[in-house]
Parts: sequence; C-alpha cells; structure tokens
Amino acid sequence: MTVGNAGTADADILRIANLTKTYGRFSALKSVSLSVRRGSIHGLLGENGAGKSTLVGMISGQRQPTSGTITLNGIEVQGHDVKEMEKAGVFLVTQEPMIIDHMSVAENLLLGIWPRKGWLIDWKRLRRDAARMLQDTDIDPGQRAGTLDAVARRKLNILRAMFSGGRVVILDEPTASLDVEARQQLFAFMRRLKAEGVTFIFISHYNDEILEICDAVSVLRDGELAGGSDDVGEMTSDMLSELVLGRGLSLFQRQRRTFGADEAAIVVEGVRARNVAVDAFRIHPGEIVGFAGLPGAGAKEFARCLFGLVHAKDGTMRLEPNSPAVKLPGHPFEAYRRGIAFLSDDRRKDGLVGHLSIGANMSLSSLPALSRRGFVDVEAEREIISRYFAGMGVKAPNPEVAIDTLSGGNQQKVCLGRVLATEPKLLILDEPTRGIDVGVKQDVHRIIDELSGQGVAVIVVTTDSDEMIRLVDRVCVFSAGSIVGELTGEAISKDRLRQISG
Ligand SMILES: Nc1ncnc2c1ncn2[C@@H]1O[C@H](COP(=O)(O)OP(=O)(O)OP(=O)(O)O)[C@@H](O)[C@H]1O
Repeated sequence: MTVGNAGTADADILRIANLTKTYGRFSALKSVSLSVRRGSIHGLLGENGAGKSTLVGMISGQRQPTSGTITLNGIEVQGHDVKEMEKAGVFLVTQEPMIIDHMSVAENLLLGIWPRKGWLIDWKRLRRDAARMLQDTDIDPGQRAGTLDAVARRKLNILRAMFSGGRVVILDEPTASLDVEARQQLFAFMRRLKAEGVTFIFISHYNDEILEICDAVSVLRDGELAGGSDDVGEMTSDMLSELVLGRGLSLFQRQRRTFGADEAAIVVEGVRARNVAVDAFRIHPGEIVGFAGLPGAGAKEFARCLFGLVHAKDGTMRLEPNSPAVKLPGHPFEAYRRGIAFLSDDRRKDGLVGHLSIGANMSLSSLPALSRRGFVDVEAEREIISRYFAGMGVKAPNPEVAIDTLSGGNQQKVCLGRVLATEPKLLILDEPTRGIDVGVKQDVHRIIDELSGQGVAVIVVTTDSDEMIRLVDRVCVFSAGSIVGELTGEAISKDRLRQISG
C-alpha cells in the first residue's frame, strides 16, 4: 500500500485514470478518467445506477477497482482500504450520519481519536478542541447529539471527517430530506471549509444544487463518463440533464385541480398525538395534497398517525362519504386493510428486506390481498411484479435479483412500486423521490398523477420545493403540530415555500 503525500503542489489533488469495476459479467464502471482540483467542490451527477457510488466507493477504499489507477497528491494509490484512505485524508460521508445519540457533540466529534493523558482521556482538551472546531457553527459542543437537527448532524459528520485529517471529503447526497433553509446552511458551511482548503466531491440529483455550489462537474452515464466541465459557470440545468440522460428532459407539471367543499372527501378530525393537534383535515379522491413545514412541525407525524405508525390518543377518519367515522388505525396492517398505503422516508428501517429479490419486495405488501385461504395467487403476484418492475424503470437484469445489489435510487423505486401495487384509496408518500434521478422523478410524478386520475387521494410530504410546485393541487402548512395555513394555485411557489421553512 502507498498513499499520497499532502506536500505536493499539484493543482489536482486527485486523478482517476481508466477506472473499471465489474461484478461478474456486469460492468458498473467502464474506464472512467477524471481529475479533481485541490480546494474545489466537484459535483458528481448521473442517473440511478450510473456508477456514482461505485466510483466514490473505490476512491474511499470501500471497494477495490477491477483495473485502472487512482492518484492522490501525485502518488498512485494501490491496494488501499478505508482505514488507509482515511489516513491519507479521504473520507466518505454518507447520508445517514454515524452518530451516537446519547453522547455529547464533543465526544462524537472526536470519536475514536479522543485525546489522552497517559491511560486517561483528556476531557479538558477534548472539550477545548471540539469548541475550536465548532466555532462559527450554531452547534454547542456539550449538547447531547440525539437532540441535533438533521443539518447539524450532517455538519457534525463532515467536521468529524476533517478533524480526523480529511482533506478530500466525499458527500453522498448530503442534502437529501433537508429543506431549503437547511440546504443553504450546509452550503455556507461547505464554502467556509473550502476556503480553508478542503476539497469536496459532491453527489447530488439536483441540477440547481450542482450549479449553485460546485466549481466543476463530472457526469456518469451507464458506467461511463458522459461529460462534464471544469467551470460549472458555463453550464445550464438543461445541459446537465442532457448529459445525465443522453436526451433532453421533459419536466412534468400537473394540471392542478380544485375541489368544491361539497364534493366527497376523506375526512379526518380531532387528531391528538405527541406533537400533533390537527382539528380537521379533508382530502378528496383524486386530489394531491402536499404537507410542508419545518422538521418537527408535525407534517411527518400527522402523516404517520394516519397510517398507524404514530399512536394517536384521539382522532377519527371517514374514508367514504356515507361510512361512519372510525378511530385512526392503531397499526399499519389495519391501515392497509382499510385501503391506506404509506411510503416511508427511511427505506432501510421501514422499507426493504435486503436479502429478498426485487419481486418479493415489490409484492410483499400486496400478499394479504393476493392470498386465498393461505395460498398466494402466483399469477396475480407475477403480474404485479412485472407491471411495477417495468413501470418504475428499475435498473436490473430481472426481478429475481437480490435487492441489496441495486443502487440506492433503484431501491427507492422498488419501495414506491410496492406501495402503489396495493391500489390504495389513500396514498401517503413521505419524500417519494428522495435519491431518485431527474429523469425517473418525472416518471414517478406522472405515475402519481395517473393514480390520482383514477380517484386515489394522495398526500405527499416533501422538502423538495420543485416537487411541491409541480405535483400537488394544494399545500397544507404545518407549524407546532397543527395545520396553520393552506396554499393553492399560484401561491404554491418557491418563495412561499422558502418562507415556510425559513
Ligand atoms: N454488489 C453488486 N453486485 C452487482 N451489481 C452491483 C453491485 N453493487 C452495485 N451494482 C450495480 O452497479 C451499478 C452502479 O451502481 P451504483 O450504486 O454505483 O449507482 P449510483 O450511480 O450510485 O446510483 P444511485 O443514484 O441510485 O445511488 C448498478 O447497476 C448496481 O445495480
């Protein structure tokens, strides 16, 4: 093993030449070459399954290349692993922060490298070092990490990488599920670190983010380098989409619908749960309603109450106009039986079963409906699988493939296919296109639009303002657990949504 030496004056901190990665006969990355300038923010863009994680996995030492070279600080890196790459200053920071909630921020920050005095941990120095690092951030070193919000958790992870000697920090979709304001905070933080000489590789599916924060960009398509630029200033969003997709992008925009107060509606009343106090909420069959608000404002919690994932001590719902109002479901299984489906924003916790096939994961939630006296209707199951495997454009040779070999975005498509397959009356989607590329996002929006056309009522909880503007008929604004306002028509705009999250 050899690793780079930080002393070189080379303008490129990292050079990749002819990098290839194969899995059996499948090539996830095909002879990719690119350079990353020292002290720059380098965007990495590409469709789901294009090879972004594979590439950064090799740069960070998580995966071994099949062939090709990686040069760090002018020295070729060979036979590396994560530990050695971290020692050389390369850190991969994933979406899910590795944080121990019951420890303080300072302890988390210096985890594994706590300063010692002989056999003892030097607490005084630990606190002093942590306070120095956290200067200019709004994070208190003594605070328990479990109480930090999403953006502070991501900052903490980046700082931890830097404190361990990180000079090249790879951020894999760091803005997923962050609202507009939190994204801006994260970007300001990255700019500050960049000014101190840190180099970032930044993976994102959002063209506007790449254009806003990156200096350079590389675009992967089907495992190959499709193009890029050393000067993002000369790129436009359309140019990026064209490189990502290999064709122009046609953006979806829903023809917004309005519903009269006397039209049939699903009615929810008197909901009281921890952090939720919603007196009344109505949604019509065929309507798409967006939920917006700051994290903790109650939007997610209310959505979870409707599906029985959060216990509501009070609250009723009426799914059909003439049916009696019944208590909110006590359990997700009860919710499914009533015709309510839910897509979680955390596919790892509530979503996928890693060792099962794509098909098995897709039909999982429909099995009760497909079973007769304990036997599954295999034909009907097969039909569901093939419809949603093709419909969602899952990138895999066939539905028999194990789900854990899929890229993150393709796993998200399987989750979505699974809830859609239950053919619900009320569909609740929490961050439905998180991690999904710009092309498939339009397809997902079209599918949701079509479902609403068939009379499904759809709730979309999203921090993606573009998604909100293009997909929903009406926005419910949450604050302190309640619905405090509504936006319709032209009022559903970027500025208004920014005010809500500001
Ligand atoms: N262990 C594996 N076995 C087989 N194929 C794999 C394995 N790991 C990744 N792949 C395949 O390699 C390709 C590239 O995946 P990768 O995760 O790099 O994509 P990505 O660009 O990061 O996508 P996303 O935007 O969805 O995260 C995908 O088709 C994926 O299914």
